Amino acid sequence: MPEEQVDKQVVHASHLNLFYGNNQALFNINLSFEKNHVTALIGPSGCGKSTFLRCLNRMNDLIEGVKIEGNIKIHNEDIYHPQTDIVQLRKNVGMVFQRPNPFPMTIYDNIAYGPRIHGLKDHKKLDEIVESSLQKAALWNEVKDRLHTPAKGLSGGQQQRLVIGRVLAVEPEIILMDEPTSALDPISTASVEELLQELKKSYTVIIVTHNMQQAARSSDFTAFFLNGEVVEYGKTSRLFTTPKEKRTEDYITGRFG
Ligand SMILES: Nc1ncnc2c1ncn2[C@@H]1O[C@H](COP(=O)(O)OP(=O)(O)OP(=O)(O)O)[C@@H](O)[C@H]1O
Repeated sequence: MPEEQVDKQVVHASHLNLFYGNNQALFNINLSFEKNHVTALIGPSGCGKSTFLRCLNRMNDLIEGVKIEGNIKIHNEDIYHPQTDIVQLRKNVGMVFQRPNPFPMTIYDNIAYGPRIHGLKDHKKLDEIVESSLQKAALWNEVKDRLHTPAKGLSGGQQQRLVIGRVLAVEPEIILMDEPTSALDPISTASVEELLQELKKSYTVIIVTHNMQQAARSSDFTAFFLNGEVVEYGKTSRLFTTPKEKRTEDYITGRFG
């Protein structure tokens, strides 16, 4: 077994190329992601990290002119197969964005939104889901007395944990995070990083970050992207201490990017 492979891999990208019209943004990406671990995607601006992340739940389908070659499998199922149920895929592969984006409704309704969309009407069940999702997102104690107040009244850090709770409410298996703390202050950032360590016990987490300390602190594996390619992938502890590639070393020591 290769050094880097320690557990069950749930997501496999093979020979993935992506084009925006005539511009190729991803070049032959081959990456697999370990269940119940955090993997960080790092690299300079514009190198394709977000584009790649969006491939994993087919968010790029929404962008006109995108062409994808190669394949992505989750549990051996090709997610680009014509018969893939995209609603189901996005339920299984949740996404958290850079700016917290709670819906303009109450805290309770933000969490209940997904389960309701999927047909759940039972009030008692919804109450349970709201509580357990907010517990898992480490927000319950802060909001349990004001569940029926607007979500927009929460601080930025609380809003981001609310959004994470909203993702958890539909019971995903994989959580994608695109720079989830870049709009947050250091204390809120620390609480989201702490939460990552809890989340990975139950979920597979893939996070794009510009913050090298965050990748080093919070992830088990790291993939270094440059100009649409993966230059190096490996255990975070190894990649940050003894990178195999000169370009990785230059990036993590701040020589470029
Ligand atoms: N919707 C789009 N249409 C056309 N080109 C795009 C689109 N989104 C991204 N690109 C291009 O694809 C390349 C990769 O961009 P991407 O946003 O994936 O990089 P990134 O590494 O996530 O950057 P950042 O760290 O700044 O978010 C860039 O050249 C970008 O201009």
